[in-house]
Amino acid sequence: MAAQIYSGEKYASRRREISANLAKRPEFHDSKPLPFMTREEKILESSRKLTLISKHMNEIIDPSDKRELYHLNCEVLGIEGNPMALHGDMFIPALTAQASDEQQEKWLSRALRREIIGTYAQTELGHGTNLRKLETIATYDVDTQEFVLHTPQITALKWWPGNLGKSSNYAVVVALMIIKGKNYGPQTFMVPLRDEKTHQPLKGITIGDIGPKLAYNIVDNGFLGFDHYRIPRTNLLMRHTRVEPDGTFVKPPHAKINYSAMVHVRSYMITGQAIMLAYALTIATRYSSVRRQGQIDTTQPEVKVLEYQTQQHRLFPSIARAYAFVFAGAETVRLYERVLQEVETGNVSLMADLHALTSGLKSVVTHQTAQGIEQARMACGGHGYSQASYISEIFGVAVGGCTYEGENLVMLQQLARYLVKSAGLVQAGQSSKLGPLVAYLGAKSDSTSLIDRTPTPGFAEYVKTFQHIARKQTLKAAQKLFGFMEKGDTREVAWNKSTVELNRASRLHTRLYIVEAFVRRVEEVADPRLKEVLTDLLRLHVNYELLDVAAYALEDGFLSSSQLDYIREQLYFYLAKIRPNAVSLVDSWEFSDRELRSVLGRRDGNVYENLFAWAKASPLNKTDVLPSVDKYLKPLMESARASKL
Ligand SMILES: CCCCCCCCCCCCCCC/C=C/C(=O)SCCNC(=O)CCNC(=O)[C@H](O)C(C)(C)COP(=O)(O)OP(=O)(O)OC[C@H]1O[C@@H](n2cnc3c(N)ncnc32)[C@H](O)[C@@H]1OP(=O)(O)O
Ligand SMILES: Cc1cc2nc3c(=O)[nH]c(=O)nc-3n(C[C@H](O)[C@H](O)[C@H](O)COP(=O)(O)OP(=O)(O)OC[C@H]3O[C@@H](n4cnc5c(N)ncnc54)[C@H](O)[C@@H]3O)c2cc1C
Repeated sequence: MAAQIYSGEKYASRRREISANLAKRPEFHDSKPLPFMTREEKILESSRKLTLISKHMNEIIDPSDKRELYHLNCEVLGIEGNPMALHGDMFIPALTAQASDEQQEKWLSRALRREIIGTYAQTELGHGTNLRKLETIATYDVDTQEFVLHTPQITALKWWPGNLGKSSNYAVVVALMIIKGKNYGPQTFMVPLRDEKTHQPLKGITIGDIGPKLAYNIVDNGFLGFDHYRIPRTNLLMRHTRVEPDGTFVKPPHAKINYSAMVHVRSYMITGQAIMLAYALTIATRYSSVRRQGQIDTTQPEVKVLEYQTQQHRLFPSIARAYAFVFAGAETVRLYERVLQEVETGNVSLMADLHALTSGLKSVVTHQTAQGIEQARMACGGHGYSQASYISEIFGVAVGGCTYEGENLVMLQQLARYLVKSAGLVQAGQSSKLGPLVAYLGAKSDSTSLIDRTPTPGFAEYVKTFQHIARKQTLKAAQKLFGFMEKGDTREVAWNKSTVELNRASRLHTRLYIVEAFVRRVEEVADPRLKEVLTDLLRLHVNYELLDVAAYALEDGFLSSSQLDYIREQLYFYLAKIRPNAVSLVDSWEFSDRELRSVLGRRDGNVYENLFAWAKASPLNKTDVLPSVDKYLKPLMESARASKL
């Protein structure tokens, strides 16, 4: 099953080898539990391990393999980030996609060797979503052939970029490019921030950390201001865009080609989110198979809480989602790598499809992942609330994904733009022009669903029902938009009046895509035993997801209430059928205890012994009487007692 999750036996067994290798190297392990460390201690500890990784990487992984590097980072550094997180996640991808060969020779090779540390500085105090209104400016000075970076007011300060505050000495900075008074929109520049020897900020640079956050606190998200800071013309990233010495601007083959680092993260983060969801579910499912509380049959002993239907309903649909997301994530990574190659040859035709797909997936997957992790926390009762479970940290890190790389409700609208265009083609009788991702919009719907009406063993009837719902909502929302426009609203005003409905269409389209990705993967499985278990999980998934959106199919009679009853019964049937495999389904992700960092979710299942040992190790228990008691509480009690006398 691990080979299914990790897209092949080769990587699944490499993961095992890497974990086994690390198990024998205590210097790579956390020196104490992360929840007991201050932020400063965590950063120090992470830097120590990062240095070890850099030194010994070649002995443990093939450094050219992104997945092996990712696994090494998960095991050793963990999810709370590290001082070079953005270096790998965005700085290198930005240089790879946007720097010219000559620039790559100069900077990418140094970045890959870790001679320099970089980040991606785009968001500002006043603007994150609306990139066209960023306020940092890069004005071209023809005489000196330099760009002058400047922060004209406080809202123009770069704010949020990861590892900008303290760790990075370079950044790919996004700024509005002004040449001879003309604004050429957001462009990307390679900018030195700190002296390479002393690490002191360079003259004209104001820089620092933005302070503690909900989670992800090993990362020094930072602020950055420029005071008429000069960089050479050749620091504009020039793979696709160019500015000649005389200030002539050479347009790229696609207007949004500079957004590639964001598309990179959106493509990869689907897998990252699936893994964090699977972390939380591994912890909660294992714990639920140890925790005994209450009886189902009063003549029998107390049961494991995993026997309760409510507990299964709380956890198993999310287990199915984690599988669905990892399968969909593998597809987005493949598409991203393909688009990257095609763009190299000048073919930008798939950029819009990739942008639409990843915008929708990013939004739906992060939202459902956060929901699933929070349910996993509650499924652990009181112990879920303890940082010993580590689920609160996993939640805090994962939920950041709802905001970064484009706020979810904004990114759903990006997909909606694509859907509306497609609906326009359908309306104009040009369905043959629809791309493969939206071809279903042009198909004719049956009048009713055949779920429970025809003995089809596969998933075709479910897929058709999801297609019907997504098609209906897309065409309806587009019609609403067109209707407002026909009545005289500008497109922008009409758009704003229709966005709740448009975003609903985007979600339904994306949920259909996720179901289809799951079906595609299960159909490929050859081993009959694995196929059976995955088919059960997929059955659970389609029934749960369909119930969740059933209102759309009930309102036009596509599904009847008796069909809904059938779907519910199927759901309950598959909850019970999956129960014996539940622990194996989470164990199949093969997370080591080091990687999970959860006292509650350890493989040995010795929950109570482990919790007690953890509590005893708490720094507060080093002494029996705390200084705060000596200083305040004892005098308080003493004076209360004295006043009573
Ligand atoms: C290896 C194995 C496992 C790996 C696991 C990996 C784990 C993952 C790592 C996790 C990393 C965690 C670190 C995260 C750090 C976070 C970083 C950041 O947050 S960086 C900052 C991100 N910021 C944003 O995302 C800002 C969001 N805003 C935008 O993207 C844009 O402003 C906008 C797209 C919302 C709007 O842009 P605008 O220029 O105004 O365009 P329009 O809306 O007018 O659209 C015009 C037109 O362009 C199309 N478009 C837009 N973007 C793109 C694109 N990227 N590609 C292609 N086309 C694009 C848009 O659809 C419109 O098309 P049209 O045909 O006109 O409809
Ligand atoms: C953990 C974390 C890491 C980050 N790392 C980086 C980094 O490395 N580099 C970097 O540059 N940035 C980074 N960011 C910033 C991040 O990319 C932005 O915060 C994000 O893109 C959202 O933008 P915003 O903050 O401007 O939100 P806003 O746009 O101000 O959103 C506020 C609200 O307004 C709504 N809204 C905004 N515009 C519209 C619209 N057009 N239509 C409808 N509703 C709208 C949103 O839906 C939301 O509800 C990070 C953020 C976080 C949380």
